[in-house]
Amino acid sequence: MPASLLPFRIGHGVDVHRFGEGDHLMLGGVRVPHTSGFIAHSDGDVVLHAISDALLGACALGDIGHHFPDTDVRWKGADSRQLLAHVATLVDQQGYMIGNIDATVIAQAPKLAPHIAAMRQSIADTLALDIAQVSVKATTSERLGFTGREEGIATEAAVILLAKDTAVRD
Ligand SMILES: Nc1ccn([C@@H]2O[C@H](COP(=O)(O)O)[C@@H](O)[C@H]2O)c(=O)n1
Ligand SMILES: C[C@@]1(CO)OP(=O)(O)OP(=O)(O)OC[C@H]1O
Repeated sequence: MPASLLPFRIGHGVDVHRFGEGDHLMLGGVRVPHTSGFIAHSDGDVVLHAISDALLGACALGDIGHHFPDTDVRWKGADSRQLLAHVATLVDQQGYMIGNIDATVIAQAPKLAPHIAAMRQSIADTLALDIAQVSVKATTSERLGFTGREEGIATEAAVILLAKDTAVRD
């Protein structure tokens, strides 16, 4: 079957950012107070970067480093919601709509539970989805590894895309 006819496409993305100076983190488009910031070319939003990579991966369109090189001053300090929104237009141009997203943030700190609902809503708003299509979860790594040592945060994301011309509409 030609790729253009695939009824579903699955994508997976991973991103990591190291902590540096600062007093907040951008996670899922939400400002989360913290004792560190992220070292990054953009705002360092690992959640939105992992989701962007999952969407690009589902379409076999490369990764965000390819679309938004960290050598390009246009992305210096960029709001990652802007990058994610652009990725969504690429998905649309490929003939697909987003079915659902599931992201897991791996962070020893800060405590993310109070921010999860706002992250889901922010992602849904950026992608014009219903919040029920967007899952964000958090886990520690039980103090193991670089996340456990609080050197940074990682996120993994999975997405499924549905071909627009075969999607069931009500
Ligand atoms: N940064 C984090 C990490 C985890 N949580 C929540 O704590 C619960 C227990 O986490 P485990 O590492 O033991 O799986 C879990 O419900 C997480 O949602 C958090 O809020 N912030
Ligand atoms: C988002 C981009 C672009 O500003 O930079 P960073 O914020 O450093 O993020 P990363 O996930 O390392 O790679 C993608 C980049 O090119």
